Amino acid sequence: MTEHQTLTLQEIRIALAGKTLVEVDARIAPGEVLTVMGPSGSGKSTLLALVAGFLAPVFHASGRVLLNGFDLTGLPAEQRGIGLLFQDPLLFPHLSVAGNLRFGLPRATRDRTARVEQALAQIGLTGFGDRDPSTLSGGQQSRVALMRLLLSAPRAVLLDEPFSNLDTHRRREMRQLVFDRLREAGLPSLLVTHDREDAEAAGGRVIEL
Ligand SMILES: Nc1ncnc2c1ncn2[C@@H]1O[C@H](COP(=O)(O)OP(=O)(O)OP(=O)(O)O)[C@@H](O)[C@H]1O
Repeated sequence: MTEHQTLTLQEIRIALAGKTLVEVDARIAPGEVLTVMGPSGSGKSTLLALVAGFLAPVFHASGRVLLNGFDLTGLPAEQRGIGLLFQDPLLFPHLSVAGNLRFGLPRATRDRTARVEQALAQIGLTGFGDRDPSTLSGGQQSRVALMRLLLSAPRAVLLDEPFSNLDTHRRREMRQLVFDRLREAGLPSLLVTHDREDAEAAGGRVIEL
C-alpha cells in the first residue's frame, strides 16, 4: 500500500500564444477525486498533461505541482509516479492479460504470479490471464487497465474521459469500481469528463474551466 498523498496544484496558470487558457489553484486530499469540466478546447487535457509532465512546448506554464509538499514541477513524467487512465484502455497487444498486469508491478515485487492471480480475481477475470487482450470485451479491457494502474502503486491518478467508450451499464459498473478503488487506495485523483454523472459518482469537488 502506498503512503497516502496530497496533490497540490499551486497557482497553476497555462497560457497559449500569450493568452491564459487555464488557471487552477487546488489541493486534492488523499482519496479525493477532483473533477474538471468545461467545453471542448477549454484546456482540460492540457491541465492533465501539465500535471503528468508532458505539456507540449507551445504552452507557457507557471505555478507548481506538489505531492505531499514535494515539488514535481521540474521532474520528467516517468519520475513523477503519477498513474494515467484514458478513454482507450491501451493494453499491450503483444502481452497476455496476465502479462499486462505483471507489467504494472514494480520490479522488486515478490510473489508476482500470486499478485497477478489475486488482481484477476478482484476484477472478476479469474481464468482470463492467458488470453490475448483483444479477445476481451471493452468493459473487461477497462478493468484490466485499471488494475494494471493500481498494481503500479501510483502516488496520484489522472483520468481523462475514462468511461466514455463504455455503454451505459458498463460505465456505471466501471465508475463504481474505479472510484471505490481510488478511495480505498487513498489516492488523490483528477478526473476530466463531459459527463455530469461521472462528476456526481466521483463525489468530490468540481471545477469548471
Ligand atoms: N500541441 C498543441 N499545440 C497547439 N495548440 C494545442 C496543442 N494541444 C492543444 N492545443 C490547443 O489548446 C487548447 C486546449 O486543448 P485541450 O485538448 O486541453 O482541450 P480540452 O478541454 O481537453 O478539449 P476536449 O474536451 O475537446 O478534449 C485548444 O484550443 C487546443 O487547440
